[in-house]
Amino acid sequence: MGGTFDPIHHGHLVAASEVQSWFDLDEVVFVPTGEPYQKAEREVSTAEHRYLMTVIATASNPRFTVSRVDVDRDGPTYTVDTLTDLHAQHPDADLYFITGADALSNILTWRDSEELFALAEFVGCTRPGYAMDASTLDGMPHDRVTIVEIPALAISSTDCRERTGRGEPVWYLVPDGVVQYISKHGLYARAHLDTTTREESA
Ligand SMILES: Nc1ncnc2c1ncn2[C@@H]1O[C@H](COP(=O)(O)OP(=O)(O)OP(=O)(O)O)[C@@H](O)[C@H]1O
Ligand SMILES: O=C(O)c1ccc[n+]([C@@H]2O[C@H](COP(=O)([O-])O)[C@@H](O)[C@H]2O)c1
Repeated sequence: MGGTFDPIHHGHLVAASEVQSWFDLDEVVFVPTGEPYQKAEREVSTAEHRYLMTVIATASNPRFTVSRVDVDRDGPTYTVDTLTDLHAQHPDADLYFITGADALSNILTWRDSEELFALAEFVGCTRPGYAMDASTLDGMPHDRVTIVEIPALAISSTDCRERTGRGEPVWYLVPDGVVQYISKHGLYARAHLDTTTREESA
């Protein structure tokens, strides 16, 4: 499962757990992005902070691991590189790439999108606020994409950052260790101010 994970939240973890169970996967590898170029218009926490929060959030699940392939690669993060690197590390594994409905609907804009479906099967998880129907899959090879309905959790990293910036709690939206990590490192203290500034100047 690739993501910016700024911060990782229970929506990510439930999606990963459901897909692991649905396909009886041996392992779910969380891959924090190095440089999420499609989020370049906003400030993103350092890759090390996002990587460490992902490690903390996944530590208790024996089937969850975290990969540094995207964090350690220079330049913008492209999933074609992620999957190529993971394939090199696990040459005998069948790879599944887990996404939410919003990310899935953008896949045809991703670099070398025509190659992606040969490298992995894509799993699109339902997500509150993002409709997904047969037309979402237009242009994708239908035998390489599966939609999985997961328990709806209307949680986003954006909302977690903005709540923290306003001094509101994120307990139970993110794992306890991630709440403590955010507090210890003072992450997102300005997130609300940044949003307000953007809205005012729009
Ligand atoms: N609540 C959720 N339910 C299902 N899938 C989710 C949920 N939140 C995120 N995802 C999926 O997890 C992957 C990584 O998401 P990402 O790290 O960008 O989180 P986000 O909450 O969408 O972040 P942001 O609000 O900063 O854009 C994406 O494929 C996204 O669609
Ligand atoms: O390959 C691309 O061009 C591409 C463009 C945008 C997003 N992605 C990947 O999609 C995953 C979710 O990204 P995001 O930005 O929604 O956190 C993550 O693994 C990204 O690297 C990949």
